[in-house]
Amino acid sequence: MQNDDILQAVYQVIRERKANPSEQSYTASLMAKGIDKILKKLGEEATELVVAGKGGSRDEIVYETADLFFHTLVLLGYYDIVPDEVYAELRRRFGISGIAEKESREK
Ligand SMILES: N=c1c2ncn([C@@H]3O[C@H](COP(=O)(O)OP(=O)(O)OP(=O)(O)O)[C@@H](O)[C@H]3O)c2ncn1[C@@H]1O[C@H](COP(=O)(O)O)[C@@H](O)[C@H]1O
Repeated sequence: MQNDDILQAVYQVIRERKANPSEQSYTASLMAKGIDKILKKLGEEATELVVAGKGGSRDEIVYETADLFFHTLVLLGYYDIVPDEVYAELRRRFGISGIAEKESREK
């Protein structure tokens, strides 16, 4: 499985939990609490990554990044935004910066 495939796979589970909520599902319970709770969790996870990034171990940084990725996917799922839209935006920027770097090298 490629790296972006795992994001895609987790995203599909998030969409499935949103469509068919079950009591045991963390994702479903978070979705059910609404956008303010999702944003609060996202803020907390971002802060936890900031704390890990300031002196935490490599493992802690990896763990907190995974939490942040997951909660970011929940936000996207809430708004039915597919990860491909984010990838497309990154590809667009990569193309633009590639051209900018080429131009600056040619000067
Ligand atoms: N990747 C994740 C994932 N990352 C983090 N988390 C949960 O996110 C929560 C964040 O940690 P916290 O300590 O802040 O959580 P908490 O104190 O329980 O949360 P609050 O009470 O503050 O809301 C934990 O409960 C984690 O279990 C995740 N929950 C689910 N997934 C994926 O989503 C799939 C579906 O999970 P369910 O929706 O639970 O079926 C799983 O198979 C995983 O692939």
